[in-house]
Amino acid sequence: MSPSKLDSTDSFGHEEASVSCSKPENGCVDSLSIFHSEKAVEELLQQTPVAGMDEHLIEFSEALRTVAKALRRAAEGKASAQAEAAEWKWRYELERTRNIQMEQKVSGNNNCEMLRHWWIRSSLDNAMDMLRIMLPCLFFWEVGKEQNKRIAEARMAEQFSAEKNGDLDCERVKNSDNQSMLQNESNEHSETGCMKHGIWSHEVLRDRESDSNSNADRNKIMRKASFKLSWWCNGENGDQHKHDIVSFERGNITTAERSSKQISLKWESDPQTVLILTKPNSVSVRILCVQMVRWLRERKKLNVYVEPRVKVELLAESSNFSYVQTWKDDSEISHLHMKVDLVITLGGDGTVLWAASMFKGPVPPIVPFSLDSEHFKDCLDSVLRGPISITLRHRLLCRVVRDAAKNEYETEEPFLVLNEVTIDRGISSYLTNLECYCDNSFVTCVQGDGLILSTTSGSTAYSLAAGGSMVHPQVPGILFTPICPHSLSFRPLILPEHVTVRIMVPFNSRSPAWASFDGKDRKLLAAGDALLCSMAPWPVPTACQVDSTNDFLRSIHDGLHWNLRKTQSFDGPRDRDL
Ligand SMILES: NC(=O)c1ccc[n+]([C@@H]2O[C@H](COP(=O)([O-])OP(=O)(O)OC[C@H]3O[C@@H](n4cnc5c(N)ncnc54)[C@H](O)[C@@H]3O)[C@@H](O)[C@H]2O)c1
Ligand SMILES: Nc1ncnc2c1ncn2[C@@H]1O[C@H](COP(=O)(O)OP(=O)(O)OP(=O)(O)O)[C@@H](O)[C@H]1O
Repeated sequence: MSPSKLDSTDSFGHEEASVSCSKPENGCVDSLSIFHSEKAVEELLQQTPVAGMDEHLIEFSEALRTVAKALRRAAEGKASAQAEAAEWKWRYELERTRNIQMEQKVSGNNNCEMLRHWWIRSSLDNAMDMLRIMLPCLFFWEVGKEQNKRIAEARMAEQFSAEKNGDLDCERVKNSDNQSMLQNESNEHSETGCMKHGIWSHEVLRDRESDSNSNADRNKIMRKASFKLSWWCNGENGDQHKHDIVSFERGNITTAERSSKQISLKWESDPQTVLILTKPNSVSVRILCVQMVRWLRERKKLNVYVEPRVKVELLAESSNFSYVQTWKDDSEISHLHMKVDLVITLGGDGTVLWAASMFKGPVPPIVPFSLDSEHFKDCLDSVLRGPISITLRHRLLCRVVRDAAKNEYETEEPFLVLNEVTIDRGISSYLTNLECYCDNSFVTCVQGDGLILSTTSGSTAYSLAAGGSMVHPQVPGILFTPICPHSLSFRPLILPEHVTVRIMVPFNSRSPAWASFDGKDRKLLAAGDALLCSMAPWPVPTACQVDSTNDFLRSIHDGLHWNLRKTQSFDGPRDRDL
């Protein structure tokens, strides 16, 4: 029988049996053969072998479903066991950290030391046992043996409670150990464990926890949800970038340090080379410079560097100054930080800014001298002897990114500013239109004369004049201060130190903007251009007269006459008269 094909119905259900059949060798259509073909197909469909095959297939697919179900259950068991193992591992690490901390705190006491070592070792053993128990658990869960799982859980619970008892025992040992310490502090702590001023002390919190032997208290400790604090900088999430000021102890968050403390500089070897930078065109500065160079060389036997302009001035004064060193070009300036131990500035704030701008990377300690410095010898003596208090003044790293060269990030030299970067309207009479982003979050659109991104050191300069707050120079942060904003609600902001601020001139801006860096080096920002600003890794260490706080307060009182007001007279109405 020759093969034939039966066409199906159309979309309206009308039968349209277009029949194509094989042609017999003589070329005529054989209607009888069509009939036979249909019959053959029908017969084929009714044949028992096909029905039999279907049954096999159903059986096979059911078997497959059972296998898949078993596999899924095993995978779920495994995942849950793994999660629990991770939880145990984490608890174990937490215990270990606590043990190490405890060990450090009571290292003076030998008896307790031995007990503690024993306890630490047994805790570690317990933890290892727990892990050992976890492995069979994994296996049991995988094969779905419910009974074995329950046994394993019971063993773990037993182990945990044993470990917990060990913990409390040790806490009790530690508690007795700490008794004398607490007694010493008894003047400060009241019966309820409060400090004199009602603030809980760290020790009291810990001792109260360990003191609580009642079941209720113990349960309270057990029930407290545990958590972990970790964070990182600029996309790094490795442990090495974790901040170290927040500690986690039994669910309590405590901070040890919040910003840099007063920093002290102690020379480990004697300073050899000094760079003196001076304000130009000042007679008093020139006189002071001559005296200082002579004293540093003749009395202190130091190498002295000055700017080429100053060397010319010194040589004009006397040919004896030929020992003074200088540089010929910018490439030599870039190596100065490797030669110079100390920078002395003779001038005002502008001269310190000038000094900082010479160092595009690390900056040696700067000793700023004002012009009225009669006692420079005493002062320099104590600086050269050390130790000295210094303020680490943070700088901002600013990059201009051109729209035309979006993908060439490094095309323009970055700027380091000690005070601020200002983006303003320049000579244009139109409002600036600046789109501001902080780490890719939209901040606002500045419409006004411009915007100042300032360091905290620069907070007393241009930013202050524009309405920004005065901030202690050791507070890390970026001040975001608008200049004459055309909006009554635009208040200045202070952003955290770790952010990157992006200021963009939008394409619909009527005019370009201008960026200036510490009041110098103006750069045009055309539509589409942006300025990126973040905290620089190289601060400017400046020597303090007393310490950073005293110097800051003195500078705002003396330099800016902050809150200067005639003292109210004593006579007049009093509270008791009311
Ligand atoms: N309207 C303003 O207040 C205004 C305008 C432009 C520039 N400035 C500031 O001037 C700085 C450049 O200083 P310069 O000496 O090269 O220029 P400059 O010679 O024009 O002096 C500017 C003044 O700002 C003072 N100053 C600079 N930095 C300071 C600081 N951190 N704290 C307190 N006062 C400070 C200086 O002592 C000087 O009196 C810029 O970084 C900017 O902060 C301020
Ligand atoms: N070594 C230098 N070379 C070139 N320019 C300098 C140098 N030192 C300072 N300047 C510039 O001289 C200007 C004035 O400097 P500075 O602020 O120290 O003096 P001042 O205005 O008398 O001080 P202040 O206003 O703080 O009392 C600033 O613009 C600064 O950039």
